[in-house]
Amino acid sequence: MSVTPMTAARPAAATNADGILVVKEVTKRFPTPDGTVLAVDDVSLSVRQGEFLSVIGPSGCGKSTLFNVVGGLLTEYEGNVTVSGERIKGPHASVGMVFQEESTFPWRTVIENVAFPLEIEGMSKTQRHEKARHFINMVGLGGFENRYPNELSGGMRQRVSLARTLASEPKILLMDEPFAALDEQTRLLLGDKVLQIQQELKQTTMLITHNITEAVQLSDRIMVMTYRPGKIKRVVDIDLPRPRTSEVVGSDAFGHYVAQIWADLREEASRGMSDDESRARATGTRRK
Ligand SMILES: Nc1ncnc2c1ncn2[C@@H]1O[C@H](COP(=O)(O)OP(=O)(O)OP(=O)(O)O)[C@@H](O)[C@H]1O
Repeated sequence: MSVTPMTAARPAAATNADGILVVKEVTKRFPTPDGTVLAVDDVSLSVRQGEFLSVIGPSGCGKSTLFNVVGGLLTEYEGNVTVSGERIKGPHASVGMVFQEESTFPWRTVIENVAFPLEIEGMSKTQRHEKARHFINMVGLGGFENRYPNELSGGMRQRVSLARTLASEPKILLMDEPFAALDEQTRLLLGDKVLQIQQELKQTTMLITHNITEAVQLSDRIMVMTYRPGKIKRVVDIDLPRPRTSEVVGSDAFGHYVAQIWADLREEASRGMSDDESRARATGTRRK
């Protein structure tokens, strides 16, 4: 397949004047018995309307902390997060979240799961089921409306969660490693589904991941974070043509992006690993 040439990675900045989601100078510290942990350090980024931005970084770099701040689950932080100019001070209808962990309601059928946010809004049963069916079809689960989550595979259950979040029509779709528990093939194929949905809805999305393939497959831009404290190390524009499918994974340009991002991540992940080893040694010494 033909691909446009790669653009150079830009150094640590991910802001645009025209962002719908704007994260400005966000710092998050956690007090612990061993002192304060600086989890996220002065991170600024903005996501344009319809853009797919991924945040990638090694374990412990503060990705989930950033996810929780943007989603309004952590409210004590320095800096500012706004969606369409409105400050995020807690869980907010404009930000729809999809989590790594299973989050379907086991006692509700697929359609009742997906229609749940619409039920909370007070929509009539006929209307909410009609709308839920639309999103169920969009994630490729047409025909499974009356099944219960325990009758579905893990990948299907994650699609139910995605449909439920999309049904509430959030301005920002925020996903934290939604396919981390799935095998690589299912993950790539679900990536295709996400690409199709992105094409159809032009949904503004921020994905938190540590999977390079997934990030390159799906994103318009990737923000690479440093190992503790989590700062922006680099921002890479992914100039692969859209509409995309998982076939893009076999292209030369894809391989170049993966290599480029791995070079950055490797450095950070190695720092993380040495840090873990020295902490384990220190703990071992104290125990002797
Ligand atoms: N509630 C908390 N109290 C104290 N420290 C915390 C808390 N939450 C996170 N941290 C610390 O902040 C740092 C960043 O954690 P975070 O979970 O955001 O990283 P992550 O990049 O999502 O890691 P992973 O990929 O392993 O989930 C880590 O050092 C973690 O131990």
